[in-house]
Amino acid sequence: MPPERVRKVLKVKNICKTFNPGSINEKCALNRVDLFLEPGDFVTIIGGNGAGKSTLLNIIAGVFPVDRGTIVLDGIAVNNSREHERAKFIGRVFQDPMMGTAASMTIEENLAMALRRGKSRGLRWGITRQEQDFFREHLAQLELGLENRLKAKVGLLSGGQRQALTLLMATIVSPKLLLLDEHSAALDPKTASKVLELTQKIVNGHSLTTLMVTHNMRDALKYGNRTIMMHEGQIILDLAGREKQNTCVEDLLKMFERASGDTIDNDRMLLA
Ligand SMILES: Nc1ncnc2c1ncn2[C@@H]1O[C@H](COP(=O)(O)OP(=O)(O)OP(=O)(O)O)[C@@H](O)[C@H]1O
Repeated sequence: MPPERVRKVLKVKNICKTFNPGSINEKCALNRVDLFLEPGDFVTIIGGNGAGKSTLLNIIAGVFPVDRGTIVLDGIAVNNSREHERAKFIGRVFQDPMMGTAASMTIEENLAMALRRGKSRGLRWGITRQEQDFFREHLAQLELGLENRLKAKVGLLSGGQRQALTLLMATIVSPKLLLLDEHSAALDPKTASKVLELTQKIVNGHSLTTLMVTHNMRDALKYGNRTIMMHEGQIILDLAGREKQNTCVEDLLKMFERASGDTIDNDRMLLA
């Protein structure tokens, strides 16, 4: 199939977003950004502080309206749909392990909420035996022993366990698009790498179309089939397939300097 005929899960076209326009704090966070994702694309996003990475995810999720441009999700223009409407189709995991789960609820209640996202049947109907078996099966894949702790309050879990659970909740009903915003950045290195391995297993296992922001260049190259680099609100590099596989961190740094005319002033981005 010629490339232009391949169905796109996400089409972000000519997007502009300026915060606080006309004020002293005016900031152009996204400047004519185009991004097209095919089904199953796992795209890592890298860039220095303030490059526009989170803003890109936020405008896709509907947190802020855009000033210009269009966002089409699975063939449907979503510019005018609100964040909660888009949440029926978009799974999100944030940096903070405290977000995305309800601490005072049990593991099974959190998963039941995720399973019923966008449906009218709430928790008041209780959780069936069948659902519990389904949850145990999915939790076992995390290899954290959580399948034996369905009745444990989520507030008792460690940051890594909580982030793994959030990941499971975001994907238990396959979303059309999964957005991961530095979801392993707040964890210790060993736990972070476990969460990233899990991410890869879940994303590949369900062929989920995914955008993952990371500050770690090595992780950006290791995971996914495509890496984009942002700088001052624009996508300045887009590596895919063999080109990505053959790129190392040093190459990426040189590419960044060539494309941006800038040097990297961000230590976190160099973490590898
Ligand atoms: N809600 C907001 N109101 C005002 N300015 C904002 C808002 N969100 C982001 N910005 C600004 O837009 C620019 C891009 O921010 P963004 O958070 O997208 O960058 P980022 O690439 O995710 O950076 P970081 O890696 O530091 O998280 C920054 O200058 C930021 O201060």
